[in-house]
This record gives sequence, C-alpha cells and structure tokens, in this order.
Amino acid sequence: MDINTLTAEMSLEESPRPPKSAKREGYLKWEDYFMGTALLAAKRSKDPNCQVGACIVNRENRIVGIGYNGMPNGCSDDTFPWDKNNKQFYVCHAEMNAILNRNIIDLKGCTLYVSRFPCNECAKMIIQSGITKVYYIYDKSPNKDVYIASKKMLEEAYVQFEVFKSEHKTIVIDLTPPLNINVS
Ligand SMILES: Nc1ccn([C@H]2C[C@H](O)[C@@H](COP(=O)(O)O)O2)c(=O)n1
Ligand SMILES: [Zn+2]
Repeated sequence: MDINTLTAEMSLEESPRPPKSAKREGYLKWEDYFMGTALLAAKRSKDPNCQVGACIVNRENRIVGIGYNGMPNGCSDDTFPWDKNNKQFYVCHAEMNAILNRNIIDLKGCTLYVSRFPCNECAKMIIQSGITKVYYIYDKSPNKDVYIASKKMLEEAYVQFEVFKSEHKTIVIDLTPPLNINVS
C-alpha cells in the first residue's frame, strides 16, 4: 500500500465521526427556545380554559420580558372569577404582562412570541411599546371584532405578524435526572 492509498482509507473511516471538540447536534433553535419559553410561562396560568404565554426578545436574541395571563397583583386567583363571562373584566393578558414585566426600558425592534393571536388591547400595547414582529401559534377566533381590530391596527402600524412554524411538534423536559430534553 503506498502512502496515497493509506491516506484515502483513513479519511474515509474518519469522516462520519465529528471531532471531539465539535458542538452537539440537535440543540434548540432560537425560535423554538423563545416560543418554548412562552409556552412554559403559560403553564403558570390559573385560567381553567385558556393558558397563554408570551416572551419578548430583543435584536440580540436576549429575552427581555415574559408573561402569562393572570389576575392583577393583589387580586386573588381564588376569589376573582374565572368563568367566561366575567374573567374578561379582570384578567391581565400574557402580552400585557410580558410588556409590563420587561427588564429594559425600550422595546423598539423587539419580537414577541405568543401562543395566541393578540387581542385589540394588547395590539395597542404592542404598537406603543415599539415591538415590530409577532409570532403566534394560533388565532382562536379570527372573526371576532377584537381580533379583526387587532389585525387592522397591527397592519396599519407596520407590526408584522406571522404564524409560528417549527420543524418540531413537542419539547419534553425532564425535571429529574438524567435530565433529558426530548425534541420530536
Ligand atoms: N392573546 C391572548 C388571548 C387570550 N388571552 C387570555 C385572556 C383570558 O384569560 C383567556 C381568554 O380566554 P377565552 O376568552 O378565549 O375563553 O386567555 C391572552 O392572555 N392573550
Ligand atoms: Zn390581549
């Protein structure tokens, strides 16, 4: 075997194996991480019918605000009503909480990840805060006036909105060792 043949055989054998210092494959993409964070926040909601989560991200991919739908501070989750006809008077929406919980002053150019399409009141806050992009998972009631008004305002104010797409369906996180995270 001459030296050229030997070299060819070695490189063939080694090609499928990444070098020891290579990064791991299968890590979460930024977008899945942000929407995953919004969905995890939604799990804090006490609303029996609809749990919504929101996550605001700046241009440097830093999370700058997280929120979920819930009663205002000081208004007990156990005494204020969660039924369909009455909760609307009290509940703070996920988007509103994420904006109010922000850890930076200026949200100009930020992106909002939210599990449901924003209502008209949240659209006003989104616009006024300077958020320029909204990713949402679904629009539950596109024909309701509040969502029609919301779309009208977002469009007029050049806030882009887009259905969130992912190559994954689920992210499963273990809370006990060996702490697997399964993305499928
Ligand atoms: N974009 C949204 C939409 C809804 N919510 C919250 C507000 C309520 O807690 C609940 C809505 O329930 P539904 O009227 O559909 O029974 O979800 C939100 O935070 N953000
Ligand atoms: Zn809202």
